[in-house]
Amino acid sequence: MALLKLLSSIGLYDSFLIFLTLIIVYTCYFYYKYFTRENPLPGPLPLPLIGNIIDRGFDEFVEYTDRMQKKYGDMFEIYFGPQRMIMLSKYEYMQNMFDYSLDSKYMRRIPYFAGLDELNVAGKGIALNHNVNVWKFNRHFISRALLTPSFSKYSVIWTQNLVEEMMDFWKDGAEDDGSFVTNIVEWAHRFTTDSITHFTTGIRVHAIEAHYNELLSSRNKKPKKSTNDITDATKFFRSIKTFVVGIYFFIIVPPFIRNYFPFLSNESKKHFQNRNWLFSKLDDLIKHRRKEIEHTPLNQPLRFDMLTSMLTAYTDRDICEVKYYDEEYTNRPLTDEEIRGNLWETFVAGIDTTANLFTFVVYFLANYPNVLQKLRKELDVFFEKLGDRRLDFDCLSELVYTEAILKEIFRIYTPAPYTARNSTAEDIVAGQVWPEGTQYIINIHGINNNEKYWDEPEKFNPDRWLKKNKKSDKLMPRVVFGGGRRVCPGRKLSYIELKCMVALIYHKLDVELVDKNTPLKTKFILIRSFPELNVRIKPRQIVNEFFKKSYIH
Ligand code: HEM
Repeated sequence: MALLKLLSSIGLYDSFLIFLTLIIVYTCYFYYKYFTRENPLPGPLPLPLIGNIIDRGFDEFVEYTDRMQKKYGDMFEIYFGPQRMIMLSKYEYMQNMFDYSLDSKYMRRIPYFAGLDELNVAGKGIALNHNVNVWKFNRHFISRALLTPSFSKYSVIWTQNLVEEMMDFWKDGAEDDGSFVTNIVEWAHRFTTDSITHFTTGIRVHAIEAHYNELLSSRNKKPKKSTNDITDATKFFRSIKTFVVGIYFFIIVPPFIRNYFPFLSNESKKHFQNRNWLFSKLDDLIKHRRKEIEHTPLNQPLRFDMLTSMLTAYTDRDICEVKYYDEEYTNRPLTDEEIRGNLWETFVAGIDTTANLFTFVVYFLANYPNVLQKLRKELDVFFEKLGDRRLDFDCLSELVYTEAILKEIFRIYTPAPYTARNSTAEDIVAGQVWPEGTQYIINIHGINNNEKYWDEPEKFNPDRWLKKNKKSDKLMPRVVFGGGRRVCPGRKLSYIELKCMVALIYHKLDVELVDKNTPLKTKFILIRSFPELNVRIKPRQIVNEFFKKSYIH
């Protein structure tokens, strides 16, 4: 009553009544649609407008869907705002969604979201592109840049240099006892930022070096001198992170709430400003490279990176010898806006995923000394055989146990626990007919931890990957990077980066958790990550009969 009196005294009584009526009408409409929906599935009851996003534990999304899977089974539904999502945790239910045919009914990942349009990312790039034709066009340019054998070979050489550079910074920042205490999450993300920006644009951001400078200065130490330009490195690095949060925010928060709730409308503004800054940086980069190409004499070869490949496509300077499977989509050069979309796309998809997986490796190796010991055994033999030679693509395949560890962490704790498909035609899934436009979430984490496919799925056991001919062997690699036409184009690069990082770092260094009781607690914003993981890095103490010496100093 007091509220009504107050509203009346300030002349808002009528508006309040209209607002209330609208909410009631919408609520009735929402629940009418909900209780008469086709193929009702078990799942938590959604609220109008916001769906299940304020359910207890929703923000710990992986734990939430784990609980829901236990409660409701391998197929249930949840609501993101008003959008119904069918969650599939059984491989057989989603097998045909990973179909390689171009006529597949599952070429679209998500539908059109007005929020993504507002952010000017709808219909751009590939991962969140709802427009299948535009996706086909863009995907070609990204795949041919990331999946060629020459790119894989080059990426091993370059990644090794980058790991060594990062280890040098750690060495330089070490205390008198030789140890360096730091948050490994930050370094891993800086590492993949430098790596992906280099592979996609040919230009380094120097995010690692900027972090080294900031960290040493904060510890009253003098960083070593360098000629690299690191002015905007940290801002650029943070801008990509904020951009990812912005995408998530604009997808899950409905426009009405986003625009009219004061705190949230400020959040929207922050994301618009960040997007403008990031896009202008990318536009400068594209223009600069375009000029460089124009000024490069015709008889001089152009360097191969994704940006150069996209800028020259269907021009006289086309550096790509691979022809597209469907010319209909590629008979013209890309516009700068399309190129920009493909660039931010690759940053967003390629930085956090690999970086987070590496931090999970650090966590698991610190908690499983027997696995670490076995890894070291493999690395010692491997590097002794390698001698003075550098790592190359072929020799990485000898790291069988290293790969088993990576696969097991991908299985038990993947950074990309879900992917999605939005059907473009009616289809039968799990024995029921579903209309066009049904939104599915493929619960990669759920499938990889489902006891139907795995013995003791909760057990961290890299050895399971050394046994041959198991049904699950084929299953995991397919689901962890998705499948079909929309499979992850960065999967090869990711394995290369991870193998190089694990091999080089764990051969030379001990990496311990500062707090040995750190819980395995992660956050989920599109992907899964540790907010922070503090470690003590020091030269490896060889407890081997023959080499009782410290390795690196
Ligand atoms: C730990 C490493 C990574 C994991 C676990 C991962 C996982 C995934 C998954 C599950 C998908 C969805 C696939 C599907 O729906 O079928 C995906 C898509 C994608 N990934 Fe990755 N990824 C990783 C690394 C990378 C890297 C390093 C890059 C770039 C260099 C990258 C670029 C992309 C892109 C552009 C897409 C969208 C593909 C499309 O829609 O056509 N990813 N990734």
